[in-house]
Amino acid sequence: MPDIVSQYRADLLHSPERGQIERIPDALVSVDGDGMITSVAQYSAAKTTPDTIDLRGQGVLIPGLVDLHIHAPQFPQLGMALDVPLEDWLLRYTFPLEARYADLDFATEVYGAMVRRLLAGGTTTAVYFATIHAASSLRLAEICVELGQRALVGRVAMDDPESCPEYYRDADAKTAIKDTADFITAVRAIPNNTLVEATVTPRFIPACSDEALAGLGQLAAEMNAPIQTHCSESDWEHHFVHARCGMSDTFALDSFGLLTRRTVLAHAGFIDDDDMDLIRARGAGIAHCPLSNTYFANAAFPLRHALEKSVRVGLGTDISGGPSAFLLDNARAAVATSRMLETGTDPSKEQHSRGVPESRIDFRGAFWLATMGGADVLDLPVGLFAAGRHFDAVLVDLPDTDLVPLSDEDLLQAIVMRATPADLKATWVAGRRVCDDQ
Ligand SMILES: Nc1nc2[nH]cnc2c(=O)[nH]1
Repeated sequence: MPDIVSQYRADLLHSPERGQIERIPDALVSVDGDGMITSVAQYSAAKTTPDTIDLRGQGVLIPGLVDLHIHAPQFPQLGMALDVPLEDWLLRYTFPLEARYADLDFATEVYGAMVRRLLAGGTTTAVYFATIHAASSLRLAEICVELGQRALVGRVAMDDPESCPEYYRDADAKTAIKDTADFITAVRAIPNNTLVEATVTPRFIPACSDEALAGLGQLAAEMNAPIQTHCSESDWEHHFVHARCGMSDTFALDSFGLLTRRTVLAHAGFIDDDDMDLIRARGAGIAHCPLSNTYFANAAFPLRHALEKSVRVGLGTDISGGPSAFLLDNARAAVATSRMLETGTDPSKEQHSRGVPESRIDFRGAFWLATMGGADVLDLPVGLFAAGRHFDAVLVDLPDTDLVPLSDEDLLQAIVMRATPADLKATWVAGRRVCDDQ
C-alpha cells in the first residue's frame, strides 16, 4: 500500500447511514499516494506529520458531491428554454445546440468551463451524457482527467429517424453500436486515467431503434461497461414507450439487456411498484433530478417510496433540464418536492385527500442522497470519510453560523438548505486539490 502522503486536520461532517449524520470535530484524515483515505482518527490520539494541513477555522469538510445526471453539451443553455414541454424542448433548443459539438474547439471551450464550474460547486463525481460526436465526447473525458474530476462519460447513441432529426442522429444502429464501442476503447486508453470511465448511453427509448437498444445491451455486457439512459421521465415519454413496446420503460430496458447493476436511470418519475421491484432486483440505480422534474416530468418522483423499497437513488442536476449546476440546489429541491408530494398542492381539495402520505424526506436524507446515495448507485468508494474511501472532499465555510451556538444538525441543515457555491472554499478529488480559485 502507498505511504501516507497527506494529512488533513479538520472538522468532518458526513452521513454514514441514510437519516443519520456524524460530526467528527478536530479529526485527522490520512491519505495515501493514490488519494485513498488510510485512517480517520481523533487528532489528539493520532500520529501526525509536520506537513499536516490544518483546515480548522476555515470551515467544515464534507464528502464531495455526486451528480448522477448531467448533459454536458447543454451547459450553455443552463437556465434557459424551460418554457416548453420536453418533446418540444429537445427538437427546438437542445438537438440544435448538441449538434454544434461536431466542432471540437467549441466542445473544448464549453467542457473546460463546465468541469471547472462543477468542481467549484463541489461536484467531485459527475455522470455525463456527451453527444453523438466521438471526438468531442472523448475530449470531455480527457478534460475530466486533466482537471481531476471523477466521471462517467457517455457518447450518446440515438439512431431512430422517426424521432431524431437528420442533422443530429447516428446513421444507423450499427454506427451507434460501433461508435459506442470505439469510444469506450478510446476512454480506456487515455494515459494516466484513474478517474474516468466510459458508459453505454442510449439517449432514451424514443430516440433509439430496437436494433440499437439490443446491440447496446449486448455491448455493455461484452465490455462490462456501465449504462446510463432516461426512464419514464414524463407523461409523453412514459406513454410513448408503452405504445411502442407494450410495457414500461423499465421492463423494455430490461428486455434489451440495459437494466443491470451498472445502470443509472435518469428521472424514473412514473415507475410503479413492479418497475421498482425489477430495478431493485437488477441492482440498477436512479438519478433523481427534482429541479428538472419540476419543468419536464409532469409529476413528482416517489422518492421516499423508492428508498423504502430499497431501490438505490442519488441526485442529478440534469443540466440543462434543471436550471442549476449546483447539486445542493437539487438536494433542497428534493426536500421541497417530497413535502409537496406529501401535502399535495391543490388547496381546493380537503387536506386528507390532497397528497400522498409519508412522502417527505428531510435535510439529512437529502445530504445522504447527494453524497452516499450517489456513491452507492455507482458502487464507488466515495461519499464518506472512512479508510478505504477516496479522499473526495469539499471545504464549506457558511457565513453567519457563529451568531448563535449551532448543533451539528443545525449546521448540516443550514449547509443543505442555504449554502451557495461561494461558500465552498476548496475541493479535492482523490487527494488532489482541484479547485484553487474558489
Ligand atoms: N431531461 C432530459 N430528458 C431527455 N430525454 C431525452 N433526452 C433528454 C435530455 O436531454 N434531457
